[in-house]
Amino acid sequence: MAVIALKCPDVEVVVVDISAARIDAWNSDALPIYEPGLDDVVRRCRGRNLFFSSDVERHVGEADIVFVSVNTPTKARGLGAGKAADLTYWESAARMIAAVATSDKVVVEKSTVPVKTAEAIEKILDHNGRDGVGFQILSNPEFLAEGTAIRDLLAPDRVLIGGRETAAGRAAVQALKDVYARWVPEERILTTNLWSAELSKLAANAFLAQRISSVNAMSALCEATGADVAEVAYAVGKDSRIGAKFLNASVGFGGSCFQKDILNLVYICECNGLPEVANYWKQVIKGFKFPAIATTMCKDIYSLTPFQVIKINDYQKSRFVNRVVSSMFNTVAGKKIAVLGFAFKKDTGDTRETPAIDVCKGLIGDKAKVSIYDPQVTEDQVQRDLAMSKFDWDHPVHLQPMSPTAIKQVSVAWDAYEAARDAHGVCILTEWDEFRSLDYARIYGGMQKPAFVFDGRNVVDAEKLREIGFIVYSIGKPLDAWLKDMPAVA
Ligand SMILES: NC(=O)C1=CN([C@@H]2O[C@H](COP(=O)(O)OP(=O)(O)OC[C@H]3O[C@@H](n4cnc5c(N)ncnc54)[C@H](O)[C@@H]3O)[C@@H](O)[C@H]2O)C=CC1
Ligand SMILES: O=C(O)[C@H]1O[C@H](OP(=O)(O)OP(=O)(O)OC[C@H]2O[C@@H](n3ccc(=O)[nH]c3=O)[C@H](O)[C@@H]2O)[C@H](O)[C@@H](O)[C@@H]1O
Repeated sequence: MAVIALKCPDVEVVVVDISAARIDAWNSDALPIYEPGLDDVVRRCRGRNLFFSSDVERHVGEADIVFVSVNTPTKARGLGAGKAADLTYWESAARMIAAVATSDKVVVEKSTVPVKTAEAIEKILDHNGRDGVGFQILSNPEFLAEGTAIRDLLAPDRVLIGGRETAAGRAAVQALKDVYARWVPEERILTTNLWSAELSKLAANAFLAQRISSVNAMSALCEATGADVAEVAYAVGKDSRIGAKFLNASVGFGGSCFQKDILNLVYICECNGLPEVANYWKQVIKGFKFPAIATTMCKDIYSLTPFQVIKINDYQKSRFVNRVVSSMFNTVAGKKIAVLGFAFKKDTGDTRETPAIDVCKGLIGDKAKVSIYDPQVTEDQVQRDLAMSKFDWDHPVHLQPMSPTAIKQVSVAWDAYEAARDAHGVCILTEWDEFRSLDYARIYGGMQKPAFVFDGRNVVDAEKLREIGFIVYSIGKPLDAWLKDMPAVA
């Protein structure tokens, strides 16, 4: 919305939220999220044509176009629990729009929603709206990634707008297209029917997550064979049909969207009587059955039972924890482990579904003392994340469970050096640029020996660190002799 305000000075944009605390933060100098370039855009537009308010009804009532970007969590209970999208917030937003609208409105689905949601929303609007007030619903899914949001919004690969194939539907699509056309080249603005637009968003996230799970699955095989996953990914990505982007092996993907959107896709497939399609997508996150032909080899390497169901993304995280524990003589009890990076990726303070949560829980489960440093994540956030139940995070802040009791085995440090002091091992879980250029000799000097670095993001120069004296584990890279004899059994 801030970028629309920046690019369309004649359009008045008002952002409303039921969380008054969030609106207060948007109106302050400390914005509620960290995103490179966002402060500048907000500073330039706020008070000019960009406003933040908790008077939801008034501003929705006055608007011509309403973008609905509320959260769409995974249902925690009831029908479809653990898979289906919970449309509670969407439904209440739609009911509120119907109640306050006194003039025709274009309602834009900006949240990621299950395909066919527009049909349900139309029904709510049409059955609850005032006589004579018309609604057009559009699907305009968002493709930005956190950490690069402003860049992605200023120069998107594409903008996608789906609408009804009627005269009124086409007019609404054109009205929204005119907004984006102020800065996005015409050929990048795609218009489709409603269902294609809704489904394309889930499909795009499923394809992206699948790339990471594929390269992460390869990383395990690289470690077992002496291949280097970076070399494999480079060679594979050079094929222009495959492409080079999004092939970085990691400790696992995190973030608020991939998991929930694929679970949602799986549920939609099941509801449409397509269990084979559901199972196909499940493998990216949920279950992965090793094909019979590969079982013997996998069994030898990882002692897997044939057809054992493995969650590929979860597998990657537990594989990492197991590496840490098995390298340290099979126990981390009472040992200090430094965790560098807690956010789900660099350049964001967002920790939703970050792989660091599962890795830290795994280490704590083995009784390690964990000292965490992340340049953008507070101690309060770390403690909340480690104590929260699955899916609770994806609800408005003021509706989340109250602050839990702090986990004593976890502390938060001011910088990487403090986190690593007296530690037995350092785990790098987010690819923050500053972790590439730390003074590792200084870190080594202050650590217990043997000193380990477990690089979950492949950001350090492993050879240089080995010269200093570290034992280094890098995802999907040829293993140190020390690690070779200690396979990480998931
Ligand atoms: N975070 C991201 O980078 C992307 C998110 N999305 C999608 O956008 C949607 C929102 O995601 P986030 O912004 O990350 O979630 P969020 O949880 O940070 O923000 C949602 C906001 O909606 C507010 N809200 C809930 N119900 C409301 C109502 N009835 N009226 C007014 N405000 C209400 C909440 O208080 C909260 O501040 C999700 O569907 C997500 O899948 C899509 C692409 C990128
Ligand atoms: O629907 C959404 O919310 C968004 O989800 C993702 O964006 P985001 O989750 O913000 O960030 P990504 O850059 O996709 O990273 C997701 C996770 O995958 C990991 N990742 C990414 C790329 C890679 O090569 N390897 C890898 O492990 C990241 O570290 C991170 O943990 C998509 O990239 C966006 O297009 C989409 O709009």
